[in-house]
Amino acid sequence: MPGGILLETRELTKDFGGLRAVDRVNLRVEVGAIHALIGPNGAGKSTLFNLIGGALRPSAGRIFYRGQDITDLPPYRRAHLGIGRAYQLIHVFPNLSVLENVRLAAQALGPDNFRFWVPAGRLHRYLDRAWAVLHEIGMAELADLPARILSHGHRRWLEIAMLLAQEPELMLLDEPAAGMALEQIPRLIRLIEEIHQRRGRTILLIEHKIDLVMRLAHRVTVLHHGRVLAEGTPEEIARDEEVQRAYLGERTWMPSSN
Ligand SMILES: Nc1ncnc2c1ncn2[C@@H]1O[C@H](COP(=O)(O)OP(=O)(O)OP(=O)(O)O)[C@@H](O)[C@H]1O
Repeated sequence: MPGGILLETRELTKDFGGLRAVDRVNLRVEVGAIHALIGPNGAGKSTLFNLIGGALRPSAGRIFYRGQDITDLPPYRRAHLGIGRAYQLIHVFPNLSVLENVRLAAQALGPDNFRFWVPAGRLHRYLDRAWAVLHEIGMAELADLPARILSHGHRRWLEIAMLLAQEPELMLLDEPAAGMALEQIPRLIRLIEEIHQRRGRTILLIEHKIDLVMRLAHRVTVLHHGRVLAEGTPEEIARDEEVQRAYLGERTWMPSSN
Protein backbone atom coordinates (compact mmCIF):
# COMPACT_ATOMS: atom_id res chain seq x y z
CA MET A 1 0.00 0.00 0.00
CA PRO A 2 1.07 3.60 0.52
CA GLY A 3 4.72 4.24 -0.22
CA GLY A 4 6.30 7.63 -0.75
CA ILE A 5 4.78 11.05 -0.98
CA LEU A 6 2.73 11.86 -4.08
CA LEU A 7 1.61 15.36 -3.19
CA GLU A 8 3.10 17.77 -0.73
CA THR A 9 2.32 21.35 0.19
CA ARG A 10 4.82 23.40 2.13
CA GLU A 11 3.63 26.39 4.12
CA LEU A 12 0.92 26.89 1.53
CA THR A 13 -0.96 30.14 2.06
CA LYS A 14 -3.78 31.97 0.30
CA ASP A 15 -5.00 35.44 1.20
CA PHE A 16 -8.17 36.97 -0.19
CA GLY A 17 -7.60 40.64 0.63
CA GLY A 18 -7.40 40.71 4.42
CA LEU A 19 -8.74 37.17 4.83
CA ARG A 20 -6.27 34.31 5.15
CA ALA A 21 -8.24 31.36 3.75
CA VAL A 22 -5.32 28.89 3.80
CA ASP A 23 -2.67 29.45 6.40
CA ARG A 24 0.78 27.80 6.08
CA VAL A 25 -0.61 24.37 5.34
CA ASN A 26 1.82 21.44 5.23
CA LEU A 27 -0.02 18.53 3.69
CA ARG A 28 1.53 15.22 2.65
CA VAL A 29 -0.52 12.74 0.64
CA GLU A 30 1.02 9.30 0.34
CA VAL A 31 1.01 7.28 -2.88
CA GLY A 32 -1.97 4.93 -2.86
CA ALA A 33 -3.75 6.54 0.08
CA ILE A 34 -7.29 7.72 0.49
CA HIS A 35 -6.73 10.99 2.29
CA ALA A 36 -9.65 13.07 3.56
CA LEU A 37 -9.80 16.79 4.24
CA ILE A 38 -12.46 17.73 6.74
CA GLY A 39 -13.37 20.86 8.66
CA PRO A 40 -16.19 23.29 9.28
CA ASN A 41 -17.65 25.53 6.59
CA GLY A 42 -15.18 28.20 5.57
CA ALA A 43 -12.18 26.24 6.91
CA GLY A 44 -10.34 26.57 3.58
CA LYS A 45 -10.83 23.10 2.11
CA SER A 46 -12.06 24.21 -1.33
CA THR A 47 -9.43 26.92 -1.50
CA LEU A 48 -6.75 24.32 -0.79
CA PHE A 49 -8.17 22.14 -3.58
CA ASN A 50 -8.11 25.10 -5.95
CA LEU A 51 -4.48 25.74 -5.08
CA ILE A 52 -3.56 22.09 -5.67
CA GLY A 53 -5.44 21.93 -8.97
CA GLY A 54 -4.01 25.26 -10.09
CA ALA A 55 -7.24 27.24 -10.35
CA LEU A 56 -5.82 29.62 -7.72
CA ARG A 57 -2.30 30.92 -7.22
CA PRO A 58 -0.94 30.79 -3.68
CA SER A 59 0.07 33.94 -1.83
CA ALA A 60 3.00 32.00 -0.38
CA GLY A 61 4.30 28.46 -0.08
CA ARG A 62 5.00 25.70 -2.58
CA ILE A 63 3.31 22.60 -3.98
CA PHE A 64 5.20 19.46 -5.00
CA TYR A 65 3.93 16.50 -7.02
CA ARG A 66 6.18 13.46 -7.09
CA GLY A 67 8.88 15.75 -5.79
CA GLN A 68 8.49 18.21 -8.68
CA ASP A 69 7.66 21.81 -7.82
CA ILE A 70 4.35 22.46 -9.63
CA THR A 71 3.48 25.74 -7.93
CA ASP A 72 3.84 27.73 -11.14
CA LEU A 73 2.24 25.24 -13.52
CA PRO A 74 -1.16 26.01 -15.05
CA PRO A 75 -4.06 23.59 -14.43
CA TYR A 76 -3.75 21.72 -17.73
CA ARG A 77 -0.07 20.95 -17.10
CA ARG A 78 -0.97 19.59 -13.67
CA ALA A 79 -3.70 17.48 -15.28
CA HIS A 80 -1.15 16.04 -17.69
CA LEU A 81 1.05 15.12 -14.74
CA GLY A 82 -1.87 13.10 -13.36
CA ILE A 83 -3.76 15.44 -11.04
CA GLY A 84 -7.45 15.11 -11.88
CA ARG A 85 -10.30 17.21 -10.72
CA ALA A 86 -13.85 17.16 -11.99
CA TYR A 87 -14.85 20.40 -13.64
CA GLN A 88 -11.39 21.77 -13.89
CA LEU A 89 -10.56 21.27 -17.53
CA ILE A 90 -13.80 19.94 -18.82
CA HIS A 91 -17.38 20.94 -18.31
CA VAL A 92 -20.57 19.00 -18.67
CA PHE A 93 -22.21 19.88 -21.98
CA PRO A 94 -25.93 19.87 -21.13
CA ASN A 95 -27.19 19.06 -24.62
CA LEU A 96 -24.76 16.21 -25.23
CA SER A 97 -25.52 12.70 -24.05
CA VAL A 98 -23.96 11.19 -20.97
CA LEU A 99 -21.83 8.98 -23.22
CA GLU A 100 -20.59 11.89 -25.35
CA ASN A 101 -19.68 13.88 -22.24
CA VAL A 102 -17.63 10.99 -20.89
CA ARG A 103 -16.07 10.42 -24.31
CA LEU A 104 -15.00 14.07 -24.54
CA ALA A 105 -13.53 13.81 -21.04
CA ALA A 106 -11.62 10.67 -22.11
CA GLN A 107 -10.02 12.52 -25.02
CA ALA A 108 -9.49 15.83 -23.18
CA LEU A 109 -5.92 15.11 -22.16
CA GLY A 110 -4.92 13.53 -25.47
CA PRO A 111 -4.17 14.89 -28.94
CA ASP A 112 -7.88 15.27 -29.70
CA ASN A 113 -8.56 17.63 -26.84
CA PHE A 114 -12.04 19.16 -27.21
CA ARG A 115 -12.53 17.99 -30.80
CA PHE A 116 -15.97 16.60 -31.40
CA TRP A 117 -14.96 14.88 -34.64
CA VAL A 118 -11.87 12.70 -34.36
CA PRO A 119 -10.35 9.98 -36.57
CA ALA A 120 -12.42 6.81 -36.41
CA GLY A 121 -9.70 4.62 -34.89
CA ARG A 122 -9.09 6.94 -32.00
CA LEU A 123 -12.80 7.68 -31.61
CA HIS A 124 -13.40 3.99 -30.92
CA ARG A 125 -10.73 3.99 -28.28
CA TYR A 126 -12.30 6.95 -26.48
CA LEU A 127 -15.78 5.50 -26.84
CA ASP A 128 -14.62 2.15 -25.47
CA ARG A 129 -13.12 3.86 -22.47
CA ALA A 130 -16.30 5.90 -21.95
CA TRP A 131 -18.46 2.76 -22.07
CA ALA A 132 -16.14 0.93 -19.69
CA VAL A 133 -16.35 3.76 -17.18
CA LEU A 134 -20.15 4.00 -17.48
CA HIS A 135 -20.45 0.25 -16.87
CA GLU A 136 -18.03 0.46 -13.98
CA ILE A 137 -20.09 3.08 -12.17
CA GLY A 138 -23.46 1.66 -13.12
CA MET A 139 -24.56 4.45 -15.47
CA ALA A 140 -24.60 2.56 -18.76
CA GLU A 141 -28.39 2.58 -18.99
CA LEU A 142 -28.30 6.41 -18.90
CA ALA A 143 -25.71 6.67 -21.68
CA ASP A 144 -28.04 8.13 -24.31
CA LEU A 145 -29.76 10.68 -22.11
CA PRO A 146 -28.86 14.33 -22.54
CA ALA A 147 -26.90 15.48 -19.51
CA ARG A 148 -29.34 18.33 -18.85
CA ILE A 149 -32.12 16.02 -17.72
CA LEU A 150 -30.05 14.16 -15.13
CA SER A 151 -31.03 14.47 -11.49
CA HIS A 152 -28.59 16.28 -9.23
CA GLY A 153 -27.39 12.93 -7.88
CA HIS A 154 -26.81 11.47 -11.34
CA ARG A 155 -25.00 14.61 -12.31
CA ARG A 156 -22.52 13.93 -9.50
CA TRP A 157 -22.01 10.41 -10.88
CA LEU A 158 -21.44 11.86 -14.33
CA GLU A 159 -18.74 14.16 -12.94
CA ILE A 160 -17.03 11.18 -11.34
CA ALA A 161 -17.32 9.22 -14.61
CA MET A 162 -15.71 12.10 -16.52
CA LEU A 163 -12.91 12.28 -14.02
CA LEU A 164 -12.34 8.50 -14.19
CA ALA A 165 -12.27 8.63 -17.99
CA GLN A 166 -9.19 10.84 -17.72
CA GLU A 167 -7.45 8.16 -15.66
CA PRO A 168 -5.78 10.55 -13.23
CA GLU A 169 -3.18 9.26 -10.81
CA LEU A 170 -4.41 11.59 -8.06
CA MET A 171 -8.16 12.13 -7.90
CA LEU A 172 -9.42 15.24 -6.15
CA LEU A 173 -12.99 14.57 -5.07
CA ASP A 174 -14.79 17.63 -3.73
CA GLU A 175 -17.78 16.48 -1.70
CA PRO A 176 -18.74 13.62 -4.01
CA ALA A 177 -21.71 12.73 -1.80
CA ALA A 178 -23.22 16.23 -1.90
CA GLY A 179 -26.65 16.10 -3.49
CA MET A 180 -26.76 12.31 -3.53
CA ALA A 181 -29.72 10.50 -2.02
CA LEU A 182 -28.81 8.61 1.14
CA GLU A 183 -29.40 5.24 -0.50
CA GLN A 184 -26.75 6.11 -3.10
CA ILE A 185 -24.02 6.59 -0.52
CA PRO A 186 -23.08 2.89 -0.06
CA ARG A 187 -22.66 2.65 -3.84
CA LEU A 188 -20.41 5.71 -3.79
CA ILE A 189 -18.32 4.17 -1.01
CA ARG A 190 -17.99 0.93 -2.98
CA LEU A 191 -16.98 2.85 -6.09
CA ILE A 192 -14.31 4.86 -4.31
CA GLU A 193 -12.95 1.66 -2.74
CA GLU A 194 -12.85 0.02 -6.15
CA ILE A 195 -11.13 2.98 -7.79
CA HIS A 196 -8.58 2.86 -5.04
CA GLN A 197 -8.04 -0.90 -4.95
CA ARG A 198 -8.49 -1.96 -8.55
CA ARG A 199 -7.12 1.10 -10.28
CA GLY A 200 -4.53 1.83 -7.59
CA ARG A 201 -5.41 5.50 -7.52
CA THR A 202 -4.55 7.99 -4.80
CA ILE A 203 -7.59 9.93 -3.65
CA LEU A 204 -7.80 13.27 -1.88
CA LEU A 205 -11.32 13.83 -0.70
CA ILE A 206 -13.25 16.72 0.82
CA GLU A 207 -16.34 15.46 2.53
CA HIS A 208 -18.75 16.62 5.20
CA LYS A 209 -20.31 13.23 5.69
CA ILE A 210 -18.12 12.05 8.53
CA ASP A 211 -19.27 8.44 8.47
CA LEU A 212 -18.16 8.18 4.85
CA VAL A 213 -14.77 9.71 5.69
CA MET A 214 -14.25 7.39 8.64
CA ARG A 215 -15.19 4.39 6.56
CA LEU A 216 -12.91 5.21 3.61
CA ALA A 217 -9.94 7.29 4.66
CA HIS A 218 -6.49 6.07 5.69
CA ARG A 219 -5.45 9.56 6.74
CA VAL A 220 -7.52 12.55 7.76
CA THR A 221 -6.42 16.18 7.86
CA VAL A 222 -8.65 18.58 9.77
CA LEU A 223 -8.62 22.20 8.67
CA HIS A 224 -9.89 25.00 10.88
CA HIS A 225 -9.60 28.70 10.05
CA GLY A 226 -7.26 27.80 7.19
CA ARG A 227 -4.84 25.92 9.45
CA VAL A 228 -4.18 22.25 9.98
CA LEU A 229 -5.78 21.53 13.33
CA ALA A 230 -4.98 17.81 13.36
CA GLU A 231 -3.77 14.99 11.14
CA GLY A 232 -3.91 11.29 11.70
CA THR A 233 -5.75 8.04 11.18
CA PRO A 234 -9.55 8.18 11.42
CA GLU A 235 -9.30 6.62 14.88
CA GLU A 236 -6.84 9.26 16.06
CA ILE A 237 -8.98 12.06 14.67
CA ALA A 238 -12.12 10.64 16.28
CA ARG A 239 -10.38 10.68 19.66
CA ASP A 240 -8.79 14.14 19.30
CA GLU A 241 -10.39 16.46 21.83
CA GLU A 242 -9.49 19.64 19.96
CA VAL A 243 -11.15 18.27 16.82
CA GLN A 244 -14.20 17.30 18.85
CA ARG A 245 -14.50 20.85 20.15
CA ALA A 246 -13.85 22.60 16.84
CA TYR A 247 -15.76 20.43 14.44
CA LEU A 248 -17.21 17.16 15.48
CA GLY A 249 -19.12 18.58 18.43
CA GLU A 250 -21.14 16.21 20.46
CA ARG A 251 -21.33 13.52 17.81
CA THR A 252 -20.66 10.13 19.28
CA TRP A 253 -19.61 7.88 16.48
CA MET A 254 -16.83 5.48 15.98
CA PRO A 255 -15.16 4.56 12.73
CA SER A 256 -16.47 1.47 10.99
CA SER A 257 -14.23 -1.52 11.31
CA ASN A 258 -14.27 -2.34 7.59
N1 LIG B 1 -12.67 33.88 -4.22
C1 LIG B 1 -12.77 34.24 -2.92
N2 LIG B 1 -12.73 35.54 -2.57
C2 LIG B 1 -12.80 35.91 -1.29
N3 LIG B 1 -12.93 35.06 -0.24
C3 LIG B 1 -13.01 33.75 -0.54
C4 LIG B 1 -12.93 33.27 -1.88
N4 LIG B 1 -13.01 31.92 -1.86
C5 LIG B 1 -13.15 31.57 -0.55
N5 LIG B 1 -13.14 32.66 0.23
C6 LIG B 1 -13.21 32.68 1.70
O1 LIG B 1 -12.16 31.84 2.17
C7 LIG B 1 -12.57 31.11 3.31
C8 LIG B 1 -12.39 29.63 3.03
O2 LIG B 1 -13.38 29.24 2.07
P1 LIG B 1 -13.44 27.77 1.45
O3 LIG B 1 -14.53 27.78 0.46
O4 LIG B 1 -12.10 27.37 1.02
O5 LIG B 1 -13.86 26.92 2.74
P2 LIG B 1 -14.40 25.43 2.79
O6 LIG B 1 -13.71 24.79 3.93
O7 LIG B 1 -14.28 24.79 1.47
O8 LIG B 1 -15.95 25.65 3.14
P3 LIG B 1 -17.23 24.75 2.75
O9 LIG B 1 -17.12 23.50 3.56
O10 LIG B 1 -18.38 25.61 3.18
O11 LIG B 1 -17.18 24.52 1.27
C9 LIG B 1 -14.03 31.52 3.59
O12 LIG B 1 -14.03 32.52 4.58
C10 LIG B 1 -14.49 32.04 2.25
O13 LIG B 1 -15.50 33.01 2.43
